[in-house]
Amino acid sequence: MQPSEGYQYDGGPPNTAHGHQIPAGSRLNQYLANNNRQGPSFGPGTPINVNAPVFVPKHQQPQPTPPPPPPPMANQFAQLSIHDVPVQMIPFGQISSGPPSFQQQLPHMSHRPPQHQQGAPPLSIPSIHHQQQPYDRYQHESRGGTTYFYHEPQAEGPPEEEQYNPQEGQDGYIVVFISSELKAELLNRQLAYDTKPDPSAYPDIPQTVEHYSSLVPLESINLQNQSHSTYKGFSCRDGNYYCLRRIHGNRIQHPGKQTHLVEQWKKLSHGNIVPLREVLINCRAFDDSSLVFAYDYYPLAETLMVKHFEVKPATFYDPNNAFRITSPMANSVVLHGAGGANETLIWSYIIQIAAALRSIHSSGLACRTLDLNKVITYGNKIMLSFCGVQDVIDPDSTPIQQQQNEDLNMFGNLIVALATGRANGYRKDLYPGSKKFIEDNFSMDLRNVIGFLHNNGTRKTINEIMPMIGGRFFTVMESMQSKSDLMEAELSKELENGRLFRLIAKMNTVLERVEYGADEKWSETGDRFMLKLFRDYVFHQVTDQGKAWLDMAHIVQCLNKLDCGSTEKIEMVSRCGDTQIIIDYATLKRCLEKSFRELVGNNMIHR
Ligand SMILES: Nc1ncnc2c1ncn2[C@@H]1O[C@H](COP(=O)(O)OP(=O)(O)OP(=O)(O)O)[C@@H](O)[C@H]1O
Repeated sequence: MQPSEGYQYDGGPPNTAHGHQIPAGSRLNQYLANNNRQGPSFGPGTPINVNAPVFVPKHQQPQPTPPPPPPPMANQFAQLSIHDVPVQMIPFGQISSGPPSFQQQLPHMSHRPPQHQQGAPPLSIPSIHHQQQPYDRYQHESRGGTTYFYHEPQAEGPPEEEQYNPQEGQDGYIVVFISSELKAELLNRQLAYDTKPDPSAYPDIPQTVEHYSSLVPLESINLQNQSHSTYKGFSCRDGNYYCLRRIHGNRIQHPGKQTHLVEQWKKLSHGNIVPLREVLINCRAFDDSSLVFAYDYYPLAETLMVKHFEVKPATFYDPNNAFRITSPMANSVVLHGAGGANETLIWSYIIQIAAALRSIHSSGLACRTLDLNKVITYGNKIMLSFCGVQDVIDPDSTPIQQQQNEDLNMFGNLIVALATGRANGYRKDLYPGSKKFIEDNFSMDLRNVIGFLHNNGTRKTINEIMPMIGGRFFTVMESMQSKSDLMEAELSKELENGRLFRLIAKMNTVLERVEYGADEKWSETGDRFMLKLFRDYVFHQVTDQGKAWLDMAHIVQCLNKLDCGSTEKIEMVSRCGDTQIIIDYATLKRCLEKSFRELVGNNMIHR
């Protein structure tokens, strides 16, 4: 028995059928003998709590009575957790048939650290089962310094109905992966980012516009009859996508005079305003002299017009190849009548648009175009789009206060349109009918807001609608806060995935490298040997019937413990079954770090 850095060979109970000895000349023995570093050790007198199903070589096991046939593998994988470990596990090397393929990916965890575990730091992926019962099925016994846990035979197996159903999110399970709705939304956005243009479908669209390339129209376009068009474009300067708003054939005669507000717009930063990044003047790429405004690109954003008034739900539509992506969240709005929005949603819009206007007005600017086509929805927030265009194409010398008043007027029109479900409900001839409809169907506060915004007789500022919004502000704020918390929670789940992925990547980088095949020091001794056994312990456990024992929870929990360097000990068995090693995760972590450092030290890293 040789002490070493945190792990030690334990020959098991001497003179019993389960005992093992390291062969005197074996490489492991050599390694352990050479490894005289100080560290925690435990000998025959020291009871060790081993949190693991104990491996016992098959040939040394008492022959069990033939078990009933196992349930199908998918069910086993879904249902098994560490609690359900069969009586004895067989070392990898002793099974004749290969393990079945590991096809199932579980979005649920079902593993819980046993109660006897001591000193282990809290795990970042929490435990699932709240029932104590499965643990109580274990018996434990200490022999020769090793605590063996075994399973008390159950009268009956788990009921058939206990099958895994990823959609149900049953009580007692934690969904570890990102929610399906959010995932669909993000994947669709990613698809929208990745859409590539078909040059043959759009021969009039240039391949590049200065440093922007891969232009994809964001709407159905007919370049001959349009005064403006909108594209997604990729900037090779920073690798980001932008929303390019082109004003056709608009030659800037007096750049200084016409573009003097651009810098102010570029500086404006507000969550409800799409940021303007750049303006290209007299751009020749489209065979004319165009004005091109580059804004941040929000994949699958859609205008209020599309969201509430148009039948088509798509936010990206290419009529030539019929490529269409629909945001799954786009249809979740409760429509009022034929179109428009309900009062709750309208208040949410009022608060967000008011916030945007407040920022614009306090910067000494005016929006100047505020209608259903210039407000986009993205997730659950809305943003004013294409700000600044009007100031360049049509500089206005009227006092800014007057321009800002006009913004408020347009804001009122927008609310009327949304409330009545008629995009032009604010028009003079339709207004009396719209007013009556709003009086009959909406609150006094909403009517007051519209009345205030449409009142041209007084000097007014956007701040004055705050008292009319009142407590609704808090409701919207709370809903945004919850959304932000939800996103953070989803993000942290993904962080977990990334962290565990890096760990697995490191392990696989280090283990069984072909180019070091001849170097026994690398592959079969010391740290790498420990890691190899650990890899089998984590991924290649088998049941005593020689079937692969698949439990995602076991895998994730082992990796978590490795990552945080838990002091908990596990028992690992070599594939041929003649070597048992008791080791703690902290030591395994050191083995991994050291091996990886050595590898990196000897090699160039390619990113
Ligand atoms: N920042 C942005 N990121 C992504 N998409 C955007 C952004 N701003 C606007 N869009 C999208 O670009 C399209 C613009 O459409 P379009 O050029 O027809 O302009 P419009 O203002 O909606 O219509 P109109 O021609 O009546 O002015 C809309 O689908 C809108 O959702």
